[in-house]
Formats: sequence, C-alpha cells, structure tokens
Amino acid sequence: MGTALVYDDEMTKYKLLWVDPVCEPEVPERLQVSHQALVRSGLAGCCVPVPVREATDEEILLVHSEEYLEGVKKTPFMDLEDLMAFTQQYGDVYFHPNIYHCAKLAIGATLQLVDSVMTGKVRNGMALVRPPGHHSQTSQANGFCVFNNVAIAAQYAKKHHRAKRVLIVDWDIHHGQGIQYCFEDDPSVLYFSWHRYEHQSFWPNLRESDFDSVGSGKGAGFNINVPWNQVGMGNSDYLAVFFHVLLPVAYEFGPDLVLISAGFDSAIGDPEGLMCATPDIFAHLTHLLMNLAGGKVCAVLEGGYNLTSLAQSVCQTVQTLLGDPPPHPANLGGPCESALESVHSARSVHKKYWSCLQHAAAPFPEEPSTKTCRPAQQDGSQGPQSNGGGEAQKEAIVWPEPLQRDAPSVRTALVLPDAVACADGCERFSPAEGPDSMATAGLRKHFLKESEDGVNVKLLYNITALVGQMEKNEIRNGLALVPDVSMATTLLTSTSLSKRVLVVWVGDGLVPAQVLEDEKTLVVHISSTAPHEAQSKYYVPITLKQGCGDTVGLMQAALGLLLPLGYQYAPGLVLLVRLPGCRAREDLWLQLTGLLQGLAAGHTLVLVQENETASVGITASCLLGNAAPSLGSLAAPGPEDVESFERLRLRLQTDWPLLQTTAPDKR
Ligand SMILES: CC(O)(O)NCCCCNCCCN
Ligand SMILES: [Zn+2]
Repeated sequence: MGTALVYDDEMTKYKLLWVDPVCEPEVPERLQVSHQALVRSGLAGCCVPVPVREATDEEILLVHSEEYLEGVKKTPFMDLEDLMAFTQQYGDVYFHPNIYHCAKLAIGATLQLVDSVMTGKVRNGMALVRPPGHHSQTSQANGFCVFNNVAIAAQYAKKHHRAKRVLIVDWDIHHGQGIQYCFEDDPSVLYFSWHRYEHQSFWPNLRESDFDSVGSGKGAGFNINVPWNQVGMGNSDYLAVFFHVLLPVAYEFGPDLVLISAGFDSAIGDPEGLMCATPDIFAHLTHLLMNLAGGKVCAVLEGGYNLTSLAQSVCQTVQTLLGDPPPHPANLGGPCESALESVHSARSVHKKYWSCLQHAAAPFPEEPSTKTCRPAQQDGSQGPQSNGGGEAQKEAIVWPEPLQRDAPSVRTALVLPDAVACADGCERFSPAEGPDSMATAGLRKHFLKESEDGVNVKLLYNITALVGQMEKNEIRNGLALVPDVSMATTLLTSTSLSKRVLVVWVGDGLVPAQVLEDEKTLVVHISSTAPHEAQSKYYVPITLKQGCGDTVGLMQAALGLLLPLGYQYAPGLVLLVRLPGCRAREDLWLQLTGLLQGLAAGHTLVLVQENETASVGITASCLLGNAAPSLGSLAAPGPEDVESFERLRLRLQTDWPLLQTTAPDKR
C-alpha cells in the first residue's frame, strides 16, 4: 500500500498584508519549498497524489462555534482596515481575503488524507497545508491558525470511520492548546505534545501547558504535556521522550489511528524553537509511530519557519512514510538534565493513569535544576540561547545535509530449506557462486559436526553471503531458517564486517560464549530467566516472569530498554534471533521486527529454527515494510517485571545514558 501526499498550491495564496513582526515567519514559501523539495528529491513522485477539497460547514462545526465560523466567513469581503480590525480580537495571527478559502482547503486536505488511510486506499500519508491548526480554538483564531485541522480530523475519524481511539502526536515546538482544550475530557483521543515552555516564559505562556495538565474527568490521563524548559534540545532528548513517555503509553492506549501534528519548528535552525535536533530525527520519530494502529498514520503540517530545515524535515518524514530505511542514528548521547526532569515529571503525573508507568516512575521531583543543558559549543560560543524570544539568532546556525538513504535494490531476501516455499514479494537468496573449498573447509572446521551433510554447508555459506550483501547495502534485510540458530549467530557475528552487531536473543537458551565475548556485539537477551550472571555492559538480560509469551512485558521492555540501547549502540547490523520453543506471540514478534528496522539503516536479519515455517510469511511481510498488526490496548505489565527492568536501568544507565528516565541528582 502506498503513501498519500495531499497538497495544492492554492494554499500558498494568502500572506501577511501589513507589518506585524510576530506573524512575519508564516509565509507562503513554507509550503512551496516543502513541496518543491519533495518533487526534486523524487519523493513526491513515489507518493499517491490525493486532491484537496474544501471542508463543509458541518465539518468545521465539529470543533468550532457557529458565531466564529460566521465571523470568518465575512473576511473574504473585508478591506484591509476591516481585516486588521477583525484580526485584533485574536492573538499572533493574521487574516487575508483568501485565508478562509485556504483554511477550508487545509481542513479538506487533512480529511482527504484521513479518508484515504482509513479506507485502506493508502497505508499512510502527509498533508502539506497552511494555515496550520493546532492553536485555534472553538471560537478563536490563534498562533497563525484559523481552524483546527487535526482536531477536526480526529472528530471526523470518530464520526465517519468509527475510530475508537485516536492518538495525536504533536511534535511542533509550540503547545497545541487548541487540541488540548478540544479533547480535555475525552478518553477516546490521546493528545501528546512537547513544546518549548521555559517555565511558562515562552509563548503562549499558559499554565495549562505544563506537565501536570493531564486532562479532566473521563479524559484524565489522556493529555500528555512534555514542556521543554530550556532551548537547545537535541536528538537524544527527543528520542528519550519517545522511548520513556510517548511510546509506552501509546502502545498501552492501542490507537486505531495516529494523527501527527507535524510542526518542524522543533528542528535545528528554527527561529521560534531554538532547538538543536537535526532533520533526520523526524525519520526516526515517524518510524517509531508506524507500527501503531496497523500503520495508519496521517502527518499534517503545522509550523516550521526555517525554510531549509523545514524542507529537509518534510522530506525525512515522507521518505520514512514511504518505507525507506531510516538513516543511521547520529552519535546519540544521553538526554540533558532538563529534558530528564521533563521526562520524569510527565511519567510521575501519569503513573496513576497508565499501568506501564505504575511501578516505573519514581516519586515526584523536587525543584527544577537551572543547570544549562548544552555545554558551550566547540568554539566556545553558547548553543542557541533564548534571548527572551526577542531578535532572531545573529550568526547563522548550520548543520550537515541529511545523508542519502538509498534503498537497496533487493528489499527482503530469504534463506530457506529447499522444501520451504518462498513468501510472495521476497526472493529466495542464492548467491551466484557457492562456497569454494576454502569456505567449505572453514565452515566444516568451525561450525559443522562431521556428521552434517553438504546441504548445511551451503546454507551456512548462504547466510554469511546474505549478511555480506546487506552490509554492502545491496540487500536491505532478510530472514533465514537454519538448523541451529545458535551456531548461525556465532557464525554471523564472527564473519560480519560491521563494527557493531546488535543481537536480540529472544527465548530461554544460553547465548554462545563466543558471541558474548565478541567485543563487537551487544547482546540483549529477553527470556524468563537470566542465565548468565555476566555484568558486562554488552550483555543485557531482560527477564520476564512469564517468559516471552508475556506480550505486554516484552513490548514494554522493547520500548523502554531494547530500543534506547539499540539507538545508542547504533549497530551496522541487527540479528533478531528466535530461540526454539520461544513463545513470543506472532503479533508481538512482528512489532519487534518492525521497530528494529529503525536501526542499522534497516539491515535486520531474522534467524528462526527451520521447523518454524509458520512465521515465514508474516515475518517476511513485516520485513517488506508492511506494518505489524496493532496489539490493541495493552494490559498492565507484571509489577515484578517492571521492577526488574528498573533495576536493570539503574545498573546500565551510566554506560547507556539513553536509558535514563530521571535526572542524576533526583535518584
Ligand atoms: C503553528 C505554530 O505552532 O507553529 N504557530 C506558532 C505561533 C507562534 C506565535 N508567535 C510567538 C511569539 C514568540 N516568538
Ligand atoms: Zn509551532
């Protein structure tokens, strides 16, 4: 299934007609450069074009009042003086004779996207729209927003597509208070927003943008605010919030639709955000959401005012929606102290609403720290500093162009015993030439018992050749059914050319000593017992009392432990090994297969015992890029499991700072 792109240049045909420094950044060029970048990169051509339409009054009234709508309806006929007067009643926004038309198109574009995704015409998509929406409220325009595109889309999806649970992820750097107000007491819409806050000193300066606004009445717990109390937040800060706040709760919520209020003023270079996260981070944020809701993800443009980082970030997002491998995560450090406080505060106030946080979040933090996050830049200058939101940055902020993300010609190759049929869409891997006598001798000497017949030599040779082609980016990923997954793992880690190999060892069974001792491997072992007492930072035993059949425990361990470790380790190859007798549920196994593809530029090899032919088809389908089926809402993880996860976190977080969920001196 494809990726929709909804855009019409009619939405560029309004602009600021008078002097107002606050509104200056919201220019038509924002849409033009974004769309142009998608066209020039070839990404637009890979998308399914979906036409825009005007929203109907009825759709606008899903969120807005009649009197507000009647007022806005008059603006096309207003002269400059009346437009300015009409604008005066609202904050940080401007009107134009054509903005009402464009605002209806922005909603219509968004609803067209929701229709395309919810009816299965496409898998996911992006709507490039302006005016943005997330600040507008029942009866008022605000923050460049006229109608609340995403809030209307959520109501529309519930009403017309019987969506039961809608997740809204607002990664724009401003708080979408309009969305928060709309769903304050609505448990069917989970609204998540991070936003520049600086202890309420940043616009829109609302007390209710802080982390303790959790929603009210039946909606309590369904509003998650993560305030950024310092500028300069970077890739590690954003990922930490996804791993330790958003994703655990999102998986517990189990949405059947994900709407992204995709503002890119949270990217480096933006004059509003003053953050440091680079455009490629949006590839990872998007990827991490794409296995929710069966992949039904709609990204809708909100803000973004640096035309260069905006265009790059839009491309990173769309390229990931299209299924291209995310870039290698840049050398990630740990989240800064201020970010950790925000993570800790959000987890603390939400622990009573979300069982995934129940035993994890520690008690409330004390006074916020005033330590500046970012050490002075190399040249001694400070990073972007907030000068009270006054004049924009003096010196230009520069960052590297996002790396090319070439999708290998072969997406998924399978190494299967001849008797096992190949899954459709994949190809059976068979290297041009077989093992030469040297390779055969090597394999026989190290890996085969004398009794083994020739077929295994060929099979073992094939998996090393497959990994070789993955590491040369000729093949993206693969699945191999082998006689002995332990031996295959030992062989592959010893022959891999990657500097780092992440081995995800799922099931009860010892990890081969040679793999453990190999200094280029990180082994994350998920099982019912911790077999090795190894205290090495490169062997991480995650234990589940009920074993791998415990879907909730395994999922929460994957989100809060495995993924942070994997992203911090930044492997060149990921081996996902399913041990014989492993009882991980199929849909959970697919979530792992899907999420791990965010690492190593998608070079994931799944190793399964050859008698487990049943999982070939669905695993292959996931490796081909089809979203893993939704797990639905998750129950509570076992308290003792969560406590053992937290003990593990405490032991490892010094070596792996992306595991942290609380600021150092708060522990
Ligand atoms: C869609 C959006 O969230 O990007 N709108 C941002 C509106 C910003 C209003 N100006 C604040 C003044 C302080 N610099
Ligand atoms: Zn914004």
